[in-house]
Amino acid sequence: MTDNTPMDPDNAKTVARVLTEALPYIQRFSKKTLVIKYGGNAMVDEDLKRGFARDIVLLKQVGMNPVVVHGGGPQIGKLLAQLGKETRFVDGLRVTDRETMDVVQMVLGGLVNKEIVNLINQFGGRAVGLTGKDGGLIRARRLEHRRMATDPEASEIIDLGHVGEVASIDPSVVHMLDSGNFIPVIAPVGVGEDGMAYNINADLVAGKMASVLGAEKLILLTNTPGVLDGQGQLLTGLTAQQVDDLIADGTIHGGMIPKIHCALDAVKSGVRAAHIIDGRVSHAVMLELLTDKGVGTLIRG
Ligand SMILES: Nc1ncnc2c1ncn2[C@@H]1O[C@H](COP(=O)(O)OP(=O)(O)O)[C@@H](O)[C@H]1O
Ligand SMILES: CC(=O)N[C@@H](CCC(=O)OP(=O)(O)O)C(=O)O
Repeated sequence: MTDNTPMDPDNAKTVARVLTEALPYIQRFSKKTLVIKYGGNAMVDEDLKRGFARDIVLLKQVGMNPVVVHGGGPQIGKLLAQLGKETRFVDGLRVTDRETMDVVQMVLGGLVNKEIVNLINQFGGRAVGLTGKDGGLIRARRLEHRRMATDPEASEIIDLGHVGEVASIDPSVVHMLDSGNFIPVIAPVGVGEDGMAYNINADLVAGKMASVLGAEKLILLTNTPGVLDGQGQLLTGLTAQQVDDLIADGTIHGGMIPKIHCALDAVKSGVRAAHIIDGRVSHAVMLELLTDKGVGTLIRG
């Protein structure tokens, strides 16, 4: 409904400035592919989720090609706990036995994927949910995870069960959806040569997806203001060497390790920029893309 009460002149100036500020960004990113990873930790409340969905619809409406890859780690953890099943992480990756894999598929491919699809559609977008099985989108292989010890000779390969890495991506189904003006929403489940389902960290899927699609940007929404240093201060820009040092001294750990690796791999393979931003900030995607206020940590090629 239109509000006909006159706007305070200062407020009107701010609104006009913000709207015009968006123009060069809309022009720059028009027709460009933007891979946006929506982490489970950033899906904290209903308002935030609605704000996210609305931002995605807006980007599509002004001519960009958003591709959403989502996580759902905490949501998987919640159902596993309800089922009385323990879960364990190694370097940010969930150890996934057969039963856990079933739960991963139910939560990622079902609950979380359809919730995002539904929200986007409620705001007038046309989202279609996919797992890596649909249209042969994500081919996975079993991940051989090497846990590094201080002494490199002592590093060991750890069996994480049904945890996969991306072997290849066939983006045909994503291109088809884009051309029909649909918004792809992708759950990070891949299928192996053996026909088995693999649980892939969503950051890794988002990074590879951005590379294969030749995306302009990769945006990773999480639950911190970005990458923080040892004192908790935001690091606004990072190079590959700095990342190595921060991992070696333990400043970057846990779930931030796959995130930062996928951001680095994406920029090395041609994605113009990767951003790690705070998904708990309302409309974080829109603020990052359409205003002069870059937020979070930028990793550039
Ligand atoms: N240097 C760091 N800066 C910021 N966060 C870090 C850092 N090292 C580890 N983390 C952890 O990484 C988490 C984000 O990864 P993760 O929990 O996997 O989130 P998501 O569900 O968004 O993928 C943060 O909540 C934080 O606990
Ligand atoms: C292998 C592995 O750890 N897979 C993740 C997949 C979901 C995910 O990545 O979710 P977030 O982005 O919310 O962390 C998991 O089981 O939690």
